[in-house]
Amino acid sequence: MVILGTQYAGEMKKGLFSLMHYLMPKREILSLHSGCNMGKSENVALFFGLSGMGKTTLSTDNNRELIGDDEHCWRDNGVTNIEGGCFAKCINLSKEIEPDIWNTIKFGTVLENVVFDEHTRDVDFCDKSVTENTRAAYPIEFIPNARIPCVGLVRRTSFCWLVMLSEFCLRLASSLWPRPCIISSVGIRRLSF
Ligand SMILES: Nc1ncnc2c1ncn2[C@@H]1O[C@H](COP(=O)(O)OP(=O)(O)O)[C@@H](O)[C@H]1O
Ligand SMILES: C=C(OP(=O)(O)O)C(=O)O
Repeated sequence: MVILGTQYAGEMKKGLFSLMHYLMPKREILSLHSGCNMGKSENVALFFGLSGMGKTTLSTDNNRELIGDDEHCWRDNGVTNIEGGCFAKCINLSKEIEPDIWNTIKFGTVLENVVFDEHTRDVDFCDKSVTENTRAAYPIEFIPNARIPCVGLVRRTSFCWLVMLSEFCLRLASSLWPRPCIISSVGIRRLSF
């Protein structure tokens, strides 16, 4: 695979991911654009959603083991992460709200499109003058409760679709059974209308 003329490191991971979409189904493995983590009772959660919906933020949960933030393979006996690291959005990143991601900002992490002070090297995570799509690429080991190797057995899997929904859509979805748990970019709501 050759990538030319890009100004975005995401092209590299998405390029390889496209190859996986071609190769994996031939082996009866499903490649998924999802985050993934696992609870103490080995219940695996997969987080699906468009860019910016919260796959990285919500799969990096210090009460659960992180399997991966973005690209997975799913087969009969389990889920595996395709990547060796994470690619987090870091616009408005703060220590208080996302401490685990904040703590990855150290030697070994590549920051992309962020604005920083050339003398102090302090990064202004609120500055979107280059783009709002600022990123931090870090090895998954930088997250303290990452699951290494990044594999989860599929005993009980929850599927979470991360969407931006109006109140009307939430009410509509709440009529579904089994009752879904809807996570939106403004928070988590277990439907109980
Ligand atoms: N309640 C929330 N849940 C998830 N993300 C949130 C929430 N509030 C704000 N955010 C922000 O939304 C963005 C979600 O981005 P990210 O997790 O990288 O999405 P994805 O991995 O799906 O592309 C982050 O910048 C995060 O700080
Ligand atoms: C890297 C990407 O995926 P995500 O935003 O879902 O992390 C992207 O869409 O460029």
